[in-house]
Amino acid sequence: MDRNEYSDDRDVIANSWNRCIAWGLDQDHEPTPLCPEPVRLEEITRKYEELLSVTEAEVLPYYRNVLSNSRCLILLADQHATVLNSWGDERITEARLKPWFRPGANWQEQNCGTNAIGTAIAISAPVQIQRNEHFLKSNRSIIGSAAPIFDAHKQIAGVLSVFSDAYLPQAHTLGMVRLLSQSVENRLISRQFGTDHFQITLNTTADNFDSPWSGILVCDDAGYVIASNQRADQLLATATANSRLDELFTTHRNHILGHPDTEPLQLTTRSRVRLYARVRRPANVPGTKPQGAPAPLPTDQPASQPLDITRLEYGDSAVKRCASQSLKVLQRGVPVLITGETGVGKEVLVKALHRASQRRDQPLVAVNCAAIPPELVESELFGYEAGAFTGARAQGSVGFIRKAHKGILFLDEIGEMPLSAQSRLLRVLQERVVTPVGSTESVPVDILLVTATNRPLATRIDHGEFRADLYYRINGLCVELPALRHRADRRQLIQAIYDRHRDPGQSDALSPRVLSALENHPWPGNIRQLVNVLRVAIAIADGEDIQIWHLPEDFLAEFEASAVEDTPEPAPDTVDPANGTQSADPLARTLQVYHKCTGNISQAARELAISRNTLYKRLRELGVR
Ligand SMILES: Nc1ncnc2c1ncn2[C@@H]1O[C@H](COP(=O)(O)OP(=O)(O)OP(=O)(O)O)[C@@H](O)[C@H]1O
Repeated sequence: MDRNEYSDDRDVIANSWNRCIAWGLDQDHEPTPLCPEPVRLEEITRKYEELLSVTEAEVLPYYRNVLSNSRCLILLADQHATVLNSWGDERITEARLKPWFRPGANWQEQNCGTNAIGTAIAISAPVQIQRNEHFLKSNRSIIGSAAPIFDAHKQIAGVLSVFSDAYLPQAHTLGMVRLLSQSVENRLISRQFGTDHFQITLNTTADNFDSPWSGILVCDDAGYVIASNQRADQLLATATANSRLDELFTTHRNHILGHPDTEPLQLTTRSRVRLYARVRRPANVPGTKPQGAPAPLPTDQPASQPLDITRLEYGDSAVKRCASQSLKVLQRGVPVLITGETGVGKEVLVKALHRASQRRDQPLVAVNCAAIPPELVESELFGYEAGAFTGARAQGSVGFIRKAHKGILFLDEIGEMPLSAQSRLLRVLQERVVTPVGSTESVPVDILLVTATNRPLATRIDHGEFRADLYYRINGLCVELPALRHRADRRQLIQAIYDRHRDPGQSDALSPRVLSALENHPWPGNIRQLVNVLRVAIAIADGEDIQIWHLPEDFLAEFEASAVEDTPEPAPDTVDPANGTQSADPLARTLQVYHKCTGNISQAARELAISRNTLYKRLRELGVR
């Protein structure tokens, strides 16, 4: 069996049972979990420190966001099936089985028969084992899904598994555990090789590189693949290890390794499959080529990279103009002030500007002025001398402005900066020196400044809360990012964000009805709210394609509020066109109108002059939905 594909082939179970019989296991056998001595456990934990920390970083956010309402236990085991750690809800197991879900327990097939962890290791592939498929009777109350985590050399580094009660859809659980183990695998590879080697991320589209299902090739500077993930082998339909890039793609290796990391590169494999690649240079030698790296391609590129707006906009001319003008003036040292409602993507724009600027290899220091207590703003921004004030750290602090030296300083919510700090900032901008709190000495700084605000600064100036002279200093160029509801490309943006977050099994396009509801929403929280709504809907849909009723209630309510405001009251003498009468019973009338509108919720709600929420409730009562 191809180890990259999980199999629901029941041969997997039959073969495992045959192995158990060959080992002389008895179905009535009740093994002990074989907990190692505490010392040994400590050793194991130390040995697998990286695997443990990477897994925790990948698993815990997922657990909190998606699984916290489901009863399930996530286990990480080493390549010998010994549990290293577990997260989740122990209540899913019977008391007698609890020790099996704790660090130190061993799930090898030889010890406890057919089971998710042991069998996934035995067959080197993801597997799900249902209750009665367990060889030992004592395990037949368990349902487990497990997927091996492979290291960069395709050896098993560990196994992730999810044990759940019967209420979690099991196909979903297996998909989820595959996704998590793939994410851990990718992160391990990046950690191990990312600093010293080229990393090429491959996918079938140019906007999905961060997906765990991207292929990863780690290359040396001569273009040899020294490590890769399983997905890379799948996408390229070959074992990639030790191949040279020229053997894998029709493009010369120097062109691939010399490609700017801000732009996707289209590649064709030797088997004529078209893929997109993102090429990351070794992090250890920022912006320069490592020793022996391929000769740079002849290029007339300026020192700055082309602005990567592939993720900023999908055809909105206002956003495009904002981004390109900001980059031009920033490169010449002119401060940029970005305005726009909350959540429109001001910080995202700043990150793109930094990546595109000549200072991309220097720090981007982002400070949210509203998030720092007013009394600490000065010391946090300008730094302080050792012992400058009670509670200060003994060694002093350089402060955010000096941390941004040679790079870009982004002051978000600048309007919230206290007046005293405003005067100090003005001096930094005029004299290009910083004087730390408690010091008399000034330190020269070289920063490009970008500021942002979601509230008009003019009002604050009128109220004496913001210095007019500072306003003119920071406002070299003022650009406004449009609200989501005014963006011409919102349909494409919604689709792109959905695509980035969707479950692997979900259709890659939203249905026209859902898309239209999202497109017509007023979005007071802009893109931030859109991302949240989509993530909630994806979680609620639980692997199915998103339908209107998967959208969160508050979204529907907000949508309603705006829809009903715009809707004229229906004429009181409205009659049912089907039979010329209007039913007095609200439920019956709901049904009449719903059928008349051939199930179009928006139209029916408008006609009934009720909110879509109320319409859904009535339809549920009627058993229609
Ligand atoms: N073009 C985009 N594509 C995908 N996601 C985006 C885009 N722009 C913004 N986002 C997402 O929207 C959220 C808000 O973005 P961001 O923090 O940049 O907004 P902001 O305008 O700085 O907000 P605030 O004014 O509240 O600080 C983030 O989660 C970000 O990832």
